[in-house]
Amino acid sequence: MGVKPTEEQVAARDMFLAGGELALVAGAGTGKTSTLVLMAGATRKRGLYVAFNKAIADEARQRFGANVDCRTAHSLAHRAVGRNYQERLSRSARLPSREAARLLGIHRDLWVSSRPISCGHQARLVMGMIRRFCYSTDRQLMARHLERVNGLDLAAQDQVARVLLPYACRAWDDICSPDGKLRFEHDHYLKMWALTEPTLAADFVLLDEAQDTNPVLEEVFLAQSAQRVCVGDPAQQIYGWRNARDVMTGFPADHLYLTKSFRFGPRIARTANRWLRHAESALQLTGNSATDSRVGSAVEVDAVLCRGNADAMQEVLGFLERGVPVALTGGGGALRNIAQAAEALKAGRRTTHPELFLFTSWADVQEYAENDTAGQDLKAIVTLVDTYGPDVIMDAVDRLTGERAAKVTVSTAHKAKGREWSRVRIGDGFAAPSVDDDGNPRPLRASEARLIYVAVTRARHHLDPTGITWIDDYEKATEATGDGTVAGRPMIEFSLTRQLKHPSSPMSQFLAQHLPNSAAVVQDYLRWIGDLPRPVQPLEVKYPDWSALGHAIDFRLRLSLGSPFGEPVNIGVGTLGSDVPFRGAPAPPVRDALYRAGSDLLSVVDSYLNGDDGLQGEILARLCFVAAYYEDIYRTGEIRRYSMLADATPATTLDSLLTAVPDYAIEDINRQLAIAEEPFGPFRELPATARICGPAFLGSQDIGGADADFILDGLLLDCKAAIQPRGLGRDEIYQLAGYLLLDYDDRYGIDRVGLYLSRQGGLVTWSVPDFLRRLGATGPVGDLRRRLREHLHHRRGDRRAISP
Ligand SMILES: Nc1ncnc2c1ncn2[C@@H]1O[C@H](COP(=O)(O)OP(=O)(O)OP(=O)(O)O)[C@@H](O)[C@H]1O
Repeated sequence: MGVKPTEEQVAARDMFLAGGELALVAGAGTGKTSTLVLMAGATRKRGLYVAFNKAIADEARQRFGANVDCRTAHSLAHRAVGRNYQERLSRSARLPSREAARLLGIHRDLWVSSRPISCGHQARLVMGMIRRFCYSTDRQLMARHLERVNGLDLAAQDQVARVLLPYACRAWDDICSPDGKLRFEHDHYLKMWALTEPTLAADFVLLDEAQDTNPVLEEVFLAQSAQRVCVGDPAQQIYGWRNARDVMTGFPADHLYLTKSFRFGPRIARTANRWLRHAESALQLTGNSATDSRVGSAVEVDAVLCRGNADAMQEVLGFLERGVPVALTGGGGALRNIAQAAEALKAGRRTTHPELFLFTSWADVQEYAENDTAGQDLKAIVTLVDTYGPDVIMDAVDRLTGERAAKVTVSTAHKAKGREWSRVRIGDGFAAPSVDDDGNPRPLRASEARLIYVAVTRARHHLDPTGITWIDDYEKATEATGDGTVAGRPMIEFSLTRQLKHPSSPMSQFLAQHLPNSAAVVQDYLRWIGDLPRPVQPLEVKYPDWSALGHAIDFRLRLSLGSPFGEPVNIGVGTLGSDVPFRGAPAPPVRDALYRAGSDLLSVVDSYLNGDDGLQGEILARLCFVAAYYEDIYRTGEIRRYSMLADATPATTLDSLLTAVPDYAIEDINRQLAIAEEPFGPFRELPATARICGPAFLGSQDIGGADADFILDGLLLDCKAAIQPRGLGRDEIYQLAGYLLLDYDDRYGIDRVGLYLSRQGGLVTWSVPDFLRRLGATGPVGDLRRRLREHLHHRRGDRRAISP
């Protein structure tokens, strides 16, 4: 390193030399590669640097010493596995999809919702399933690997997925065979390599851009016994692309920070920091005082960064009108394809565009986009075409200039990642959050703030923030509600889990202050779940109702312990029997029918628990699944669009609801119950008084409720039906801590706390003293309970004092 390393860079090197694993959080422009070179240059051990792409690996090779092998994940996989397929790779010209269909044995159009999917398109969807499988850590192909098919409702997509799954399995067999015939891609051997659970030949492994890691690589990296270092910037995670995942945040090791940016001066750093705060990042950057940087409107810029294609097109048209040579990052090919497809549909012709092939007219696309909740990409396409028209778009694309010759480059923020320009303007497409019924701004989403953080940190000397000046008003408005309310509602009235989503809520503040070390427990938990078996999960359904399944298994476990469903279900049923208005409330006759069905449900469960009725496992699973939708009314205050109760009629009965429970749900609940047999067996032996389901705490009434799952002989247990238990963390740990402390009067004698992972059959527990010690508790449990009670009473008093 030619320059003097900063203290943070030296600290990273020293920790590395001491043999520690670490997550190096490196803000934009903070000299990430220089730091890795500094670390690796201080040892003679053999290292492996895993780069994001080939260009970065090639450049790194010039900078690292001879002890470090610089590779991409694909090149590692190629050396190990891919070269056996070299012959297939090199002759892997695009295989026409009709030919792929023939090889797969797809001979007939598939009709769904009165639309035909041709053999060629079916083959394309099958190869798409393979692609999604290859970007996952799944061990087998499943229905949900089918990508979204625009133009079909959820049930129809499910049907397509079911039909195509066997073909996808056949396709994967072909791909894995050395003399297979289907197109062979680089991601295929990457997946095959990962399935061999490889050991990387190195004493230490440096994983770059770890905030955006392919899940396949993540799994390989995490399984290594070599010293592991991951580096990147979680605040720059903006791609859900290829299921990319953030390895850094939950990485069980010390986290060190690089905060001095060499790219820009203090003014741009200040703007970046503002967005980092909204992105919920703890990172704050210091600018380089040697670099002059300005923030303010600029007459001329080198780049304009936009939110999406539609506002990028508006910028391009503006420059063309003024005769300024303009480039678009990534070129105009994708826009041209959209415009051509739209033109065809408008003229009543079909198109082969992968997002639009099922539609027969442009009006059809517009209607689908309008009524569809998940199709954000499709909405963006419709806005673009409807705003400018296909002709204008194609004409603009024809008049684009290459980046070298252009005077200005227009880019989406996504495509600007990893790049920098001297003068950057932020375009108008980044809209301020909308306001709610009371005129309060809805919260700015952290993912949106991350995108804007990436955009503003592309500027070296001059940042023109014209498109995002609304942040001033937003901050003023949210400061005004910084008195402990969200959208006019005091946060103290939120339930425990909802409070934990807001760092400034009374529960979050108390826990952060008195049990500051949640990361230590999370790390302990992550270490522990490393050896769990793969999750039980529905394989043949594209859109399982995860929320209902999660609650249903909780209910099923309660029944197995001899307990009823609990208050929230009763309240859900009671709400239907009342006149209280709520969102999605059905017409009175339907409401009556649902109320009767719900009351019957509760009576059936009561007689079962009294031993009057010996119900079979299948019926019990159905009852639990239906109960989950009644409980959902209590949790959300509405009947949601996808609730099975939303389809009710005046003729609905408990029997008709039970019959409508899908087979996959019964199977899933029963499989989870089967793996709970061993861990839950001992709990069933406990005397009834030691088995408490759905306990209510004295402190629950000081907030808007806190519904724990179980207390079993002093063990407070929360049941989680997560597929990816790595996704659990601080909130779940604080949830346990919250329940523990809300038991003000020690009514339940809680002496252990834990999580039960129902899809893996895993039970992780801590004794209360150990749990509190790891959390860095500021006092013994009795003391904390007393202080929490005072804190909540004080906050309630504050509310009363300011309420009229
Ligand atoms: N301690 C330092 N003092 C002065 N300049 C430094 C220091 N560390 C790094 N730099 C400079 O910062 C610039 C970026 O460094 P580097 O190439 O290591 O970053 P990178 O890996 O491209 O990623 P990023 O810039 O996003 O952190 C380079 O010009 C480098 O010389």
